[in-house]
Amino acid sequence: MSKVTVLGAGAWGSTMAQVLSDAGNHVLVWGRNQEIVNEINTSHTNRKYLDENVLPLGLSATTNLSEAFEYSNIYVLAVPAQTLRENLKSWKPLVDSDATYISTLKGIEVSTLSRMTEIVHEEMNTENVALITGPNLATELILRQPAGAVAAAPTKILAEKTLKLFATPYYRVYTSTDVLGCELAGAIKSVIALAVGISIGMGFGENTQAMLITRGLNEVARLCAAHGADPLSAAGLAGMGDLVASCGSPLSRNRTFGEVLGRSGSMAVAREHVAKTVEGVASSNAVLEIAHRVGVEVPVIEAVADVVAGTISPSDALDRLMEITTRAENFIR
Ligand SMILES: NC(=O)c1ccc[n+]([C@@H]2O[C@H](COP(=O)([O-])OP(=O)(O)OC[C@H]3O[C@@H](n4cnc5c(N)ncnc54)[C@H](O)[C@@H]3O)[C@@H](O)[C@H]2O)c1
Ligand SMILES: O=P(O)(O)OC[C@H](O)CO
Repeated sequence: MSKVTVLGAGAWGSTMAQVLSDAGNHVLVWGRNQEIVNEINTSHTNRKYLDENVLPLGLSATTNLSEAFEYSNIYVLAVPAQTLRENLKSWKPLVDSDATYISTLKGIEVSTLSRMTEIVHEEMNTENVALITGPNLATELILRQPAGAVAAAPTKILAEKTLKLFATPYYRVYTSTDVLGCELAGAIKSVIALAVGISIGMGFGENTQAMLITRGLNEVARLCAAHGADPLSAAGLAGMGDLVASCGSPLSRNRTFGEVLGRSGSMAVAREHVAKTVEGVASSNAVLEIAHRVGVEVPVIEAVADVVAGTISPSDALDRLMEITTRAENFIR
């Protein structure tokens, strides 16, 4: 049993806090919104993000950063990817120098093309950084529906420590030392879920979705291989698992955003409809640039990045994808 601080009181921070609490840890959640923090402490709910679900009664929350960082030296990060660096900079004077950081984020920083664990390395000057990722929709996991995840860390010891922190009878956590592959897979699936959503919004069915998911998986594997990560991470929970969950579920915010975008053709309408963190929107162009840097073709990701940027319509993007000359269907090329 450990003491753990969860940083972020949105859908995922609150869900991770419940899992950690169910796993026997003492948990304090930090959030910046006083009303939400009060609600967690008094009625044990977070209605804005998690409807009427009742959180564990032992779970408490604070807006006070000093309290949050004094509480423990295990910090679970659950803020949006694009704010992580500025958050870490402002938290740095308060953190324990021996702290362990566990990222739960699925995005790429637009301004630097950094992965989330890279940002923690850079800003906090530590190697003690793990991540937990996989097919985990908050709205299902908060109901304690059975789910699996992968805890990835640079060392087996840290990956095992992360597994032990999170594992519960309903949350099966596997380990990996392929941080790069698992983290890239998590960021890319957000983009592929947008692509699938767009196709649904345009009125297409399962064949189109299956093609996008499978070719998207291929893009994950090729990007992993080109970066020296294990391409087989693409076939695990972080890759295929998360593609299945996010692309297959109307609960995915990325897929839902894509659906509205595909139907309306308007980013503004989609933003209004899904006013929560949609990592694939910010990250699509960053993932594309990462791919271009290593010379990997990623046509599905490129189509999404162009639609999000407004340089091509959803239907022209799909036409473009369908016109690409097909080749042998190798998993990694
Ligand atoms: N929701 C899920 O099902 C799920 C599952 C796995 C991973 N994730 C990942 O978790 C991360 C967070 O997503 P979420 O679902 O909790 O999003 P959310 O929109 O539900 O909540 C985001 C939280 O971050 C806070 N926030 C926004 N800007 C901030 C800032 N500048 N500084 C500090 N806090 C800020 C918000 O107030 C809110 O509490 C994302 O990277 C997402 O990919 C989400
Ligand atoms: O709602 P999404 O699209 O951010 O997906 C949530 C989780 O990442 C699914 O594993």
